[in-house]
Amino acid sequence: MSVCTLTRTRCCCCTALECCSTTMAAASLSVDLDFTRRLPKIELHAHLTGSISRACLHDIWMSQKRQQPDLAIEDPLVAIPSGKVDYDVQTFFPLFSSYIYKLCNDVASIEFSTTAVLHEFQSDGVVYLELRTTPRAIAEHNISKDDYVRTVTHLLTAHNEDTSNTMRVFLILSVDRRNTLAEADEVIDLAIKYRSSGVVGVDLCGNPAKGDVRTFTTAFSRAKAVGLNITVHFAETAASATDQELHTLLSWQPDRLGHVIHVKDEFRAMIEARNIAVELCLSCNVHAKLITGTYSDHHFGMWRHSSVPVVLCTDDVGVFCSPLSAEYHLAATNFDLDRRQLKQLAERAISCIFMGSTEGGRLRNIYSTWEV
Ligand SMILES: CNc1ncnc2c1ncn2[C@@H]1O[C@H](COP(=O)(O)O)[C@@H](O)[C@H]1O
Repeated sequence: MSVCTLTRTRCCCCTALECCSTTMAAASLSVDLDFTRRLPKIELHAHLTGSISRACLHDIWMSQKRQQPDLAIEDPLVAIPSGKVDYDVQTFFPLFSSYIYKLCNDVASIEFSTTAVLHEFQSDGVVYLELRTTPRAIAEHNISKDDYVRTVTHLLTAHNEDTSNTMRVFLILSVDRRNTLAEADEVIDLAIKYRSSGVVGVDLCGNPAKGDVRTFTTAFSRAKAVGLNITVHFAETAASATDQELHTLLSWQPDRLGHVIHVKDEFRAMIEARNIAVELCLSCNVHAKLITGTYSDHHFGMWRHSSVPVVLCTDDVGVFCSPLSAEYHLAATNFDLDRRQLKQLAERAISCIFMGSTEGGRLRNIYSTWEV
């Protein structure tokens, strides 16, 4: 093994200079959207309902309108105008509770939208997806939370069993901050029940202005005790970043943290000491004004120099309209990353997946043969 004088990196696969010059030539090629689409990507923080495109919501609306001409729900293309992405904490959460959940409220619309979401992630070059969703009971259609989870897991299993698909997908069940402890326990029970059908972990999400996370400590402790993986929305707003809240969330021993915006040095140090992976969502944080400033001010710039794995994610591509390939492109242009660095960023996410060794092996194979 020798040290290349150009990059001062070690080459382990061939004659030092040749290897480095090839790598450098590839790295110096510009990063464009064609490259970031082709790049195999791992998506670990995507909310199912937030990932439904406007076009898909419109198709659902059209189909419902045909069946019920007096349908009292506005056309999604009017309710969520094309190009509108400036949803902030006040307007974002009601979009689901007051609108999208009313539209996607039967088995047909859940199946149609979930299938479309899987197709869109795969078409964008995602090779491994952990989709998350909050179990939802829909009384008017006689759908229980169990029915909802079963419906989604069936679709995911069918997707994974189709060998023509290049992406594998697994499910994380979300507890909403507005839930009671009994409701959170129900989510954990469902995660346990559907583990053999592809549920790999549990999440805490929802409006960061609501709820007291201490309510859920016993539920998440139970999830941990049975070996479910845990990811939580962490310090998304100043209100959800009190010392008490962050200590409570860390006491659940989460495997990954989402957003991680308002963290003091003390918490940064704890996250690094425990090597907890961070799921960062550039466009969501900029459009929703969860950060001050723009892309180049995003805390990705800080975390990427830390020791913890950093995973770029979309959060809600249906709302913020930036697919994962666009997020990689934004990272490249705002933080001056070349092709080789983007590949390393994408590949590092393998160490953070909840599905474990079989998938890890498949993903390592994909990256080992993929040339920048
Ligand atoms: C801005 N970032 C975010 N922060 C917190 N929670 C979020 C979120 N984005 C989405 N959700 C949560 O995911 C639900 C929609 O998907 P599912 O119905 O679960 O598939 C939203 O109602 C919200 O609770």
